[in-house]
Amino acid sequence: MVRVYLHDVTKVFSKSVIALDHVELEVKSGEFMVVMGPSGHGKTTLLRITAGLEEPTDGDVWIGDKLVASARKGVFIPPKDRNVGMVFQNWALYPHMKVFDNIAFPLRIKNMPRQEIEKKVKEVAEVLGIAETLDRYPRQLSGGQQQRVAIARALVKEPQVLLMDEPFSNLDARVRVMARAFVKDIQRRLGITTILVTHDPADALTLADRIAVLRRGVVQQIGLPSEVYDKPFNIFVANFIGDINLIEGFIESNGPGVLFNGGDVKIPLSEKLLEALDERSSVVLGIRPEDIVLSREELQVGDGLVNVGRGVVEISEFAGGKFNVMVRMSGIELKVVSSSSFGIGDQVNVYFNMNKIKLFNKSTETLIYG
Ligand SMILES: Nc1ncnc2c1ncn2[C@@H]1O[C@H](COP(=O)(O)OP(=O)(O)OP(=O)(O)O)[C@@H](O)[C@H]1O
Repeated sequence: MVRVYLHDVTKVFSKSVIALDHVELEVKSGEFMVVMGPSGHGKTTLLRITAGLEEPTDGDVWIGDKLVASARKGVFIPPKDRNVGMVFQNWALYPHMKVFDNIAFPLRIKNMPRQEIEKKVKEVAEVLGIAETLDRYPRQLSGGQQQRVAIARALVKEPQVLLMDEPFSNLDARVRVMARAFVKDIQRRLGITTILVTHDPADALTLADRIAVLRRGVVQQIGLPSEVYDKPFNIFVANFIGDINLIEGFIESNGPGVLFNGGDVKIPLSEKLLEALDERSSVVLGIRPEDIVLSREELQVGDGLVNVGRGVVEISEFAGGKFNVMVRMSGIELKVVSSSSFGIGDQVNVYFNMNKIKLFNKSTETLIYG
């Protein structure tokens, strides 16, 4: 297997559209990299540049030890010579061709002998569990099966790199979960270097060895899923990778803590943390819904739990095994994921898990603690 390396890659479509801005991304050999970001922030462009469907305006693209694109050096290796398989967002199956012919298509282009094509198509169909569908047309398959055909077509020429553009977006929620598990399993078994792009944090958190987050063509952070979730580089990443409550406040060192809402709510901070912060500096505190505990009674605190005040339950929805609760505390609305249910109007104690809070600098929005 090979590594993929995008070095200082920029793609300018027009003066106002810089799709990729000095992107530095190394995908290690055999690694599953998930690139995530909102719609229109450069994900597809990154894949197309890697595949050779688009030329970078600047920077270099390496696949293994081969330089496949470099604007400055005038290098551009076309897609067919890059040994890359691509699964498109809409799967792009040929409706008038049977599954066998859809999968065989890339091999026919290569003029591979008929018998060899048959052997390879059957092999890959077996691996992907669609051997019994080879004689059908795409419209006669379920969404999950169609997706497997698209993956089979990308894998049949035994590429060194697999690129997937939002491969689950056409699947309903239940099939999606299975399709994710399937893709992860295939990627592990084949050990193929993979880049998958998505706007769905669940794809990223469940599939990725590492995640890269793009914002307006700029890489914000590259890290393990747990790093990106627990130590997001900035507010954008924190918000994009999962639900988070963000509360503006300022630091108070006299009886140290973070004051919110003009001082109505005070969250005590350790001395050690305060040393790193400027007195009265403005911060944004981030806490994920699962890191807040609500209780009608007083709890024995410990394990980093701190009582930050009392609140009133405004919404409590059953969400299968847990409850999504909205609580109002001195004018601050907090989203909470709770294991117990509450009634609307219930008065509750609100506890924050201080081991999980994040503090961001209000003006730069970057993480200062967490
Ligand atoms: N061929 C093109 N010509 C001009 N602008 C383009 C072209 N392709 C993409 N863009 C623009 O480049 C930016 C990045 O687009 P890109 O398709 O890479 O985003 P994306 O993150 O994949 O979005 P989505 O999730 O909606 O597919 C967008 O502003 C888009 O409109």
